[in-house]
Amino acid sequence: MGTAVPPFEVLTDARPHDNSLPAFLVSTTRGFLPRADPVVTLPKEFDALESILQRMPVKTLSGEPGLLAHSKLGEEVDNSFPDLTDAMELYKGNLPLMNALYRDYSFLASAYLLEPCHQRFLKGEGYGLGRSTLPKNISRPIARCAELTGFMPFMEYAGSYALYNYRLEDPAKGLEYDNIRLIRAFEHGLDPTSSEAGFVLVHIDMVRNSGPLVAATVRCLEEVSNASTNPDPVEGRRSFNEGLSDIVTAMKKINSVMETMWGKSRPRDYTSFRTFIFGITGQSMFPNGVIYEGLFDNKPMSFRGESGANDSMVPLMDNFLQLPLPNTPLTAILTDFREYRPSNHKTFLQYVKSRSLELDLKDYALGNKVEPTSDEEKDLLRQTCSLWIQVLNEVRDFRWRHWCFAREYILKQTSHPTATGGSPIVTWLPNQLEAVLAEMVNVHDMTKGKHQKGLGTVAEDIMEAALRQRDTLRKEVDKFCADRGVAREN
Ligand code: HEM
Repeated sequence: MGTAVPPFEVLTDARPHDNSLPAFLVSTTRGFLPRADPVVTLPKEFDALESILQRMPVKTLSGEPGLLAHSKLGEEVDNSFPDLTDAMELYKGNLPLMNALYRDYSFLASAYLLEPCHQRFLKGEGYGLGRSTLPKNISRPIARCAELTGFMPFMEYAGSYALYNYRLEDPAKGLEYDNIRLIRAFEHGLDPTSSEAGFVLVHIDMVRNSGPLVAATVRCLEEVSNASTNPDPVEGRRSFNEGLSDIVTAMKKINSVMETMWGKSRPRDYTSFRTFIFGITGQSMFPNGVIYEGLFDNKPMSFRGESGANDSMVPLMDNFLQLPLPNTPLTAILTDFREYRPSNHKTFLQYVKSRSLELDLKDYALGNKVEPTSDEEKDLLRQTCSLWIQVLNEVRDFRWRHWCFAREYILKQTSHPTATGGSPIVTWLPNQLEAVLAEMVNVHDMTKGKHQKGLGTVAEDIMEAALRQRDTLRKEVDKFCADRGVAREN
């Protein structure tokens, strides 16, 4: 007998003023964004941290060149930056503040480790080696606040670089794109019109729309959960279809915001600010890992770098849809990425995966279990199958645009073979995109024959375009593999 999946509470009130709760808890209002806008101002004990971070970016807020422009950060950290770990104990019950400290120390750690690589990159050389030891005035405090907040002691996407790194220029205007600014940056990101700012802010702008996606997913799980006891199965399916339709609408909105990346962050600029968001795992800059001075028995550590791969929206869809992924080393990387996120996001994603399987949600959706008894039920089931393909299509749309980003911002700009998160740049994104396309074909083949009139023009048009896209993708990947001498499966 399998054990029942433990329930998961998705907040309907994000409780923004409760500092005893972690900064990140999934809600139907804020989705995967932190419960409240990130803490910007640090207590006075951390003035030295605030000062070095303000003076750090290549271009500071005033427009003057900062420590990274002159390659002076390492010197200052080594000679005069204090160890503030003990001051953290004064505030450790305030978890959003601990999250802000985690963000800030992870910016300092990455800048310190990768500063030499940035200098070589500017000279047109390869990245060479990064610093291989994190001194104890950074290693101790980052490890402590990472422990208190549940993150890896290295920069992460949600807890640091992207989702905990914005402030509202005018609090009254709220989370409108033009009203958000970065709190921390490496290169030119304090200027909201820069490519570094645009890159991060578009991620935030997309996740700002994740509340309805979370709400609709939870609704669908609930509808299927009630289906077996529902005295009116027709009404149950109608309601399930409404939930699926809400998922499609939410994903369309998120994808349309993703499209704004082209205008907000220029492909040519990406490789220059991304030097600072590389990780340790799989990177030539850290062949022997990084020693966190005084910690982990002084053994070299390895963590993945910041990456949108640690965003929770697409994994939510993968888990809900029970997307089959091939058993390849590339998929193993995807699984590893799913460790790098707020604990509550991890638990929620696991919950959705287990609950979808436990409820046989896909079988219910595609009508694999019970035959419809009335024409009305048949019609609603046909709608479900079409909507299922439409949801898959939004995941395809996201991953296809993503492949286009990788092609234009990375493959055409640099020969460095590994992305910031440590995945191989040519083959990794196509591994998942191919899996989505295969599932679309599979679902279409499985369902279309069951319905006299097929699945309707929306689904048929989607399938036609998807198959064309699969051909294009294969040709492009084959070409990049041949140009770079990379095997297709790794
Ligand atoms: C210029 C824009 C972007 C570039 C160049 C880019 C680059 C990449 C790369 C290279 C990867 C591979 C993983 C790794 O880092 O090792 C990745 C994965 C990923 N990124 Fe992005 N990214 C961009 C924008 C975005 C945006 C706006 C989002 C929105 C949340 C996002 C979400 C993701 C996701 C979900 C994955 C995993 C894909 C999958 O599961 O198939 N990315 N990104």
